[in-house]
Amino acid sequence: MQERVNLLKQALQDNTAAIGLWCSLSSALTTEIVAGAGADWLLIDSEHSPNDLRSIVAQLQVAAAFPCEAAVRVPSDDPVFIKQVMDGGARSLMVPNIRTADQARAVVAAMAYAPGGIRGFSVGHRANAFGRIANYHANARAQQLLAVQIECETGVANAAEIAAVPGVDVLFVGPGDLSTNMGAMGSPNAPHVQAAIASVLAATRAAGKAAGILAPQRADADRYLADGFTMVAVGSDLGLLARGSDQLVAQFRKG
Ligand SMILES: O=C(O)C(=O)C[C@H](O)[C@@H](O)CO
Repeated sequence: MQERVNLLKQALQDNTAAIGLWCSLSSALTTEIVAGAGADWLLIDSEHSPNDLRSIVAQLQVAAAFPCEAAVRVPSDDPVFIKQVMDGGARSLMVPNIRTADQARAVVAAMAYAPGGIRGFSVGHRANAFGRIANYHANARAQQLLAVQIECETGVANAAEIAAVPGVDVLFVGPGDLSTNMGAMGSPNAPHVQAAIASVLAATRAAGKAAGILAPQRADADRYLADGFTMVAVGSDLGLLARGSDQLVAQFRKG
């Protein structure tokens, strides 16, 4: 048995835009609905959503039926949780608020087996189809993708060094945190935040890596894609349900 090709990684290496959807509702049912929408990737969020290891694995299981790469955002750079999520079958990870190249190198090491990494070895787990994927441990790196989030001024200043770290595939801007940390809470379109975002994009592209961002407003997403961001999240299950239910009820409250 062969490991599935990581189509998100392949698209980004080919400089092809990959559209994604954020899954915040922590439900296998809603993630199954999102996975069937035809997006290139989805993100199971365990930084700001009430997910635990079991709910993450349940969502990875339902997403596996679709040609949509299911990435997991871990809550922090903790190597223990990274190991558990990877054993559970996640091979595309997003890690919040990476500030330095050393921190990025530590995350890369957490994802890799020795030599070169520190990921604990287990013979059989969901990631290797319970021992059915031949040579999984030797080849695991090939299908892994690491997106590190740039969410503060230190990360922006170090973007070129972070992008140069082998094993880092994507610098993914967190516009909410970045704008907040730059004194413009909730306003990522503030000129000084946009300048920071543009500098992250330039540093990332110069290193030959992919740049990503969350852009739930259509105009923002279109602009970022035109600028050269290729891993772009264009909405979330939570946002779709909240705005959709608001609009539906509002139709019946008018006049
Ligand atoms: O800083 C950001 O923006 C992000 O990283 C995304 C947020 O965590 C959030 O909007 C996801 O629901």
